[in-house]
Amino acid sequence: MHYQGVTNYQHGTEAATGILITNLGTPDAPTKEALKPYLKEFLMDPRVVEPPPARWLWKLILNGIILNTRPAKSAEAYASVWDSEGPGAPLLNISNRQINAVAERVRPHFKGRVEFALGMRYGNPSIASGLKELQDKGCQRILVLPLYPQYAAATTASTFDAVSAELQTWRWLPEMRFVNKYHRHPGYIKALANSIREHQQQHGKPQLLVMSYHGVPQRYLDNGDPYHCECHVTSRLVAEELGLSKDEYKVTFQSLFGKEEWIKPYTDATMKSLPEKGIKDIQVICPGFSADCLETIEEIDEENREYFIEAGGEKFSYIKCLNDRPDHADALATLVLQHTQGWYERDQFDADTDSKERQTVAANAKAMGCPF
Ligand SMILES: C=CC1=C(C)c2cc3[nH]c(cc4nc(cc5[nH]c(cc1n2)c(C)c5CCC(=O)O)C(CCC(=O)O)=C4C)c(C)c3C=C
Ligand SMILES: [Fe+2]
Ligand SMILES: [Fe+2]
Repeated sequence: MHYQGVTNYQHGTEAATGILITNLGTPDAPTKEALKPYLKEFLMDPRVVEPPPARWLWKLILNGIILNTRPAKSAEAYASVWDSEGPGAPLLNISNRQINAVAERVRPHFKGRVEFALGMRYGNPSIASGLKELQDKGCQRILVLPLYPQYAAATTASTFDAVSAELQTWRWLPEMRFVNKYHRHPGYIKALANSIREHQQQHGKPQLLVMSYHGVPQRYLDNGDPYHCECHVTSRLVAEELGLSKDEYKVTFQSLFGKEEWIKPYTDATMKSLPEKGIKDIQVICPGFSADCLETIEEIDEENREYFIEAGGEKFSYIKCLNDRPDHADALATLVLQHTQGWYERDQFDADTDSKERQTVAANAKAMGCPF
């Protein structure tokens, strides 16, 4: 193994802090050619499709069936949302705006240098490229913030896997921190409640507020994944913040994949059954998605809207994700500052960042036989 070292290092350079903001990722283009490698990377991740009894069988099914049919279907869905949030994939555009908004808020609190990078778990820019970008900028401390408010092995742990896989190739490891979840963070809950209140000032109050989260297989919950409970905690806290009673909101799970049972109730089945129960005016929010993407814009606002209306529903409105709302950026900036405690105020005391000490080290380095 040849470990990658920091060969462009220069003594005397200030050590910076890096913030790697990550999300799931998106294909490079809304075409079946671009969808194939993206879906392959996604569906070969053992955290996403946890090994069924035989892995060779999954490979066969994936390469032989799924990757020959799904790319074209998914590409069509992506094409319908492409450019809806600026030129390109919505998730990528919004992620870039989120990073700028968070950086603007975090920077003034840092005495030393702080750098930001984006890393997508699948597709580009990758987590490896984001980490390298921070390393190139001299970051000796890195905080990883996956924009998944609720922890799931399929998302959060998979991000950790990708980070550690990259770091296993590095010689000089940075000091690392990792945000595990923020499903009950007061800033996040308040931003969700604000966005619902603002929506209702414009559109009125519905009979029911549906909070739809991405699902996971029931098997993962049975095996001890906390995701399901954290979705319910977020929903309860948002309802408390809004003063909603239990029958004024409902938690559902969307985006099923494959044939096995996923956590329930399903969003699509709920949409099809609400009207016959007399509930014909609903609002839907997706609190588990920090940015609008295919699964919200196309699946909720298009597909599930249609299910609801076709079943006799009268009023359906979709409440956008928190995206780059100022209160969301405030919440994420607070989260970053909470998780970088001892880092942002520390340059006064740290030999690596104290400017006088750095000059002394740089002046002595050559004499001591250091190539840097
Ligand atoms: C927010 C949390 C998410 C969890 C938990 C999650 C689990 C999960 N997802 C799949 C399969 C697919 N998901 C796809 C898209 C997608 N998933 C999330 C988030 C979570 N997934 C997002 C934000 C997106 C949208 C990305 C975008 O580009 O906009 C897709 C690809 C799209 C498609 O072809 O339909 C698949 C496939 C599984 C199997 C899983 C849990 C085990
Ligand atoms: Fe997903
Ligand atoms: Fe639970």
